[in-house]
Amino acid sequence: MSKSDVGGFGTDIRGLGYVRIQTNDMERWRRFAFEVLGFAQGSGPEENALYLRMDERSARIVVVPGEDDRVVTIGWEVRDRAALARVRAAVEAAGVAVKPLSVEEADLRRVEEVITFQDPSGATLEVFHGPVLDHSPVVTPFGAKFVTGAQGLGHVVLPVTDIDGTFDFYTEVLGFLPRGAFRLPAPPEFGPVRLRFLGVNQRHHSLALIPAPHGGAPGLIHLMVEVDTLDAVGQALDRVVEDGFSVSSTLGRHTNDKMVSFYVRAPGGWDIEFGTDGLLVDETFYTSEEITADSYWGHDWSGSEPLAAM
Ligand SMILES: Cc1ccc(O)c(O)c1CC[C@@H]1C(=O)CC[C@]2(C)C(=O)CC[C@@H]12
Ligand SMILES: [Fe+2]
Repeated sequence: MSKSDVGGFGTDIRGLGYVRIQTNDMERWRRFAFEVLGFAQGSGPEENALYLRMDERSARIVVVPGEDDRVVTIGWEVRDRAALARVRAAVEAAGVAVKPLSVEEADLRRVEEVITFQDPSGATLEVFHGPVLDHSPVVTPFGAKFVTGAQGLGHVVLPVTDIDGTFDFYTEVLGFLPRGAFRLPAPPEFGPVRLRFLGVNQRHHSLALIPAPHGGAPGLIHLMVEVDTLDAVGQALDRVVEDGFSVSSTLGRHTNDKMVSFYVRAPGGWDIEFGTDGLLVDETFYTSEEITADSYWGHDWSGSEPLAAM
């Protein structure tokens, strides 16, 4: 265990720090982010980018224009420079090439220092320390407050072709903690097919891996963000329906992280999960369990359009 392991989580990664997304429909994304979901307008150096603000960071989600719709990079936060050096050494020792980004590139991301590499499924990861804060008030258009802080900005669910190799990389190299699984319905000849959850802080999962036939665009199944009240979730769902965005899953409560959430199709063929009331894991007493239903109630996926990743 590293000396910065104050929380006893056994990993240098502290949370999901930022996500960068590319879209070919910036106007629809602008409307989705600010008029429907209710993110605050953030700021940043790229003129054409959308900066979605959730807290005292200038942006947690950055949306940039591009040819197709996909996730560009997933940013994982560490405590400090020493922790970043340890992560770099571990990744290199695993035989994965690490590229330190320049001071200019770190500035663009509003962080002090950042490295990049690919996970075994080909997702581009960045690990950084020293995010620059924006102390101006966080003014969300409908008054929602996002739950971030020590839990990071939420969770990402990635489609992976080699789930065992990818899971081993996140747990053994990056130090993510297994936080249980969900066995997906599959024909017996496939053997057990499991969706796996991984955590790095008190949020039940910051990452989940879903076995998918192929990787590629958009490289993301869903991104979960959490607000502090059920009313904020319900009001967001009302706006989603009113504005004609596609509800992928109705409201429901998950059995593992106890989150009450709905899923909405983002421009680009993946989902935003919008939830509240997530469990705070106490790692002292936690053991990794397998759930046999995704939800206690709700979460009807029957109206979902096919995921681009599947
Ligand atoms: C089971 C579960 C617990 C907590 C979560 O945050 C969460 O996203 C999920 C996954 C929900 C859902 C599922 O269980 C079956 C396979 C699904 C439909 C997907 O392909 C994406 C979401 C998945
Ligand atoms: Fe989720």
